[in-house]
Amino acid sequence: MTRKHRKHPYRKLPLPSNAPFELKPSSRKGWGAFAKTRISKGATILIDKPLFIIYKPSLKITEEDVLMAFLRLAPADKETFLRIRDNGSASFESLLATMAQNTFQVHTGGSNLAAFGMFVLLSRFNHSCSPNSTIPTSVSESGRETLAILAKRDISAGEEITFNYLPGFELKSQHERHQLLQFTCKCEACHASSSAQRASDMRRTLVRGLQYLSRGKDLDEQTQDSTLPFSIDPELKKAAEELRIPLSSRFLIDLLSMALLEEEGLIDDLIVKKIQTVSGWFETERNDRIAKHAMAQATWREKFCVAARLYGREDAADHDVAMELQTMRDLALEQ
Ligand SMILES: C[S@@+](CC[C@H](N)C(=O)[O-])C[C@H]1O[C@@H](n2cnc3c(N)ncnc32)[C@H](O)[C@@H]1O
Repeated sequence: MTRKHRKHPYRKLPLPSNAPFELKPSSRKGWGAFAKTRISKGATILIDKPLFIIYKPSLKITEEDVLMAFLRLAPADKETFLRIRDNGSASFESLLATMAQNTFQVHTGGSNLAAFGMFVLLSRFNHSCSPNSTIPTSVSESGRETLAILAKRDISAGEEITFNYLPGFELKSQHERHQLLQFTCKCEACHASSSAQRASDMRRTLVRGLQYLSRGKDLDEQTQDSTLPFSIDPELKKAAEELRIPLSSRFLIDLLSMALLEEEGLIDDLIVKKIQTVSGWFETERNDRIAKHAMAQATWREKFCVAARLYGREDAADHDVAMELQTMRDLALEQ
């Protein structure tokens, strides 16, 4: 560690006493947060409160709004704010730029008011397209303005801790992701050789297509017109959009997605729970047995290979499952 790094203002940022991470320079990404010890999957990494909140849509926040919020801070919080650097290097050129780079949307007291909090510690974590931590979410016990991140998988001591800055964009290609991020991502997933990168883009595009079949809509929650990023038979596309894909196909589609997502390091508990639920829907006894046997396998690829025996098989629950999914979709649309 150089003298410059030892004296860096981030060294004085107040970390929680039990923080399982430290702040350090991160190769080609300014500074970042690194695990000090092994962090188990599901463990809380950080619960962070905002220094201040500005109750406005982000595009309407002005330099003066940030100045007023800054002036109202206690002296120690003012010092903390002034320690933040633009990607670990120089001071930000304006208060507004500091706000823009260190803010997260928060939900306040059941109101629909747009509100943005200035989170000094959460904003020290870098982005990854294969993150090992969850995106920051409200912690209800300690107030909805408080955000927390948890380990998505076991994290080794020394490993950089990252989350996804733009939720829901993992299934886009590297080019699309970089355009949305507005910086050239240097995460491990994007740093791979060009052939590995092409394979990764292909897997992510394939999962996006498979998810379209399973959910009947794309990442933006819309049905696609003819400009699909993957080729789908029009009849099949219509069946997907009407949620009429038979249960055995639905199960195989989800398992294949999981096998591909596993390769990309993108499995999370939510999708695991979803497929566990789907596996319990079979009513035809033989199908149910195959689904259970598939789910008992160790890897998602093995689960898919066993479940392949369900290919083309009808199930007694097909009609009811389609009805139930359509009702759930209609209820969600009404809200
Ligand atoms: C909120 S800051 C993250 C912490 C920052 N690295 C620091 O030193 O304070 C966001 C900025 O970090 C950099 N950054 C974050 N993730 C990155 C990544 N995966 N690749 C390259 N730069 C990244 C970008 O410059 C981005 O605008």
